[in-house]
Amino acid sequence: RNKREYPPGPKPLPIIGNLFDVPHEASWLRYTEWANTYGDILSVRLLGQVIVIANSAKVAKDLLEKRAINYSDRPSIPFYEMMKWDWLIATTHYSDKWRTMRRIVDQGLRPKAALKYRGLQIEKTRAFLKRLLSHPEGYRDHISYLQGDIMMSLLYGYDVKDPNDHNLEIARAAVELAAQSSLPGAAIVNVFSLLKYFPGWLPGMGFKALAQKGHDLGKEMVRAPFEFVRDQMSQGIARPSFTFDSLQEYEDLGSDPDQAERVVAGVAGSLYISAADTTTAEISILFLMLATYPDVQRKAQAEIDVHIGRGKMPTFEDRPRLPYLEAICKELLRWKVIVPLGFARTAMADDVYEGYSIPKGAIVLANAWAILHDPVAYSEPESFRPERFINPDGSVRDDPALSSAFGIGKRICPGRHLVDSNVWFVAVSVLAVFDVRPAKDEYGCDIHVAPEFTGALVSHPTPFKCSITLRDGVSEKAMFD
Ligand code: HEM
Repeated sequence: RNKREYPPGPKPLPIIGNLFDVPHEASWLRYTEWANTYGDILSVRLLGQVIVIANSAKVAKDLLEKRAINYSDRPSIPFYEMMKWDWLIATTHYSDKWRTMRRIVDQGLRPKAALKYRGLQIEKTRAFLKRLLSHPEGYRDHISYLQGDIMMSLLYGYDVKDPNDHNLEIARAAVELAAQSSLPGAAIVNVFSLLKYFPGWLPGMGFKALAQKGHDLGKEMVRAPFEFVRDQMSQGIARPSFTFDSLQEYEDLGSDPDQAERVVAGVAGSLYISAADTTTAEISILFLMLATYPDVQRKAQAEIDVHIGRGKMPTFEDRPRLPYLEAICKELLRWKVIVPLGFARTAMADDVYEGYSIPKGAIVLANAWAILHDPVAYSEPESFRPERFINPDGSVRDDPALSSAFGIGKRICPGRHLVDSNVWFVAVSVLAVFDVRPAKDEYGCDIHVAPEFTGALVSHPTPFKCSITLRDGVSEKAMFD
């Protein structure tokens, strides 16, 4: 094959290709930089693997949406195969199995179905506010607990009792392990897949023990909360939940009577894995923004005071009256894209795009960071400016490119409607009752918050201190009533 047929990119070395050109962390920033030299579609090679990067909304759409039939598969990830997480939708090959899983998920999380989860979102978010009030310094733990609490309730009708709850602990450990598996220790087997056949006692084979741990954790996190629902159902006291509703609806999945249960249990576990870490990252970014953009905070609070009233607790009915807050939520998605390269796709057959060859098996990444930081579409893309989403008449500007934060085409994130209502409700609630500011040092001066991010699959802000206090004119009573 003539190498020059592939989309342009930095010159690869023999065998290792561009191994030294592509950074281990935050590679999306390098790909975005390279777009200036190579254009909206570029490619790199890593140990013989061709990786194609779509740096503009047009290229990403042309490939992943218009040619979805060729680009909806995921690459095999040896570490996940070793963990036997065959219930995880995000890594399932484009197949009938994936279509069945996706049908259940899309049905359970469609915007209309998501409406019925509002009650629990309100209840859990208000409990979160109380935890913030009593222990503001632990805000990061409270954010992560809130997401675990919401997802356990939504998926299983299960109320988390405390931060040491068994189901929550197991799920948290599984999520951490899933994140860890994109780091170098586990990634070695993803690069040299034959290593999985080497004995575990050899140096550098630590990933084998990690994969076994992942297998056990995954099995337990799928099993335990599902058993809870089965048990509640047999007693006739199960609460409506994603699992309960799906079991009722999909009793007939295949001829094997246990089939429906297995699929639904796996799908629910899958949703937990995909939801908790991502939404936690998004809400942490909200706090980062509030601590670093005091003017945005003041403007949003002024809007809330006028349309809801100072000291009153917001509800979902208030949403249409708060365009500035709506713009904040859009800008949060754009400003620090938390899954900057989406989840990898793979070409199922040889293809030609704009004269370039994309070979079967090539990995294709949509660089949502580059799309949402294009300085032509978003002036000063590094600045947090909700105003960019406000029309001159004060209404909120729709921006179709924004959905690239959730991926493109058939495998677009099915949780996006839930994220939308979750993040909005947390944002309006926090802004209504708290002031979030940088923490003070021993001399009473603001401790500078320097936004930094982790560089793995899901990009989180690194820990920073902030002060969270009740706003003037807001009483604790309003929050507890
Ligand atoms: C701010 C929060 C979130 C962000 C930014 C996000 C982003 C993404 C992205 C970029 C993808 C890859 C899509 C693609 O390949 O084109 C994805 C897939 C997925 N997301 Fe999310 N997500 C978030 C929250 C959630 C939530 C709350 C859920 C579940 C309730 C969820 C469930 C999933 C699932 C199941 C997939 C795999 C879909 C498939 O492969 O068919 N996500 N998400």
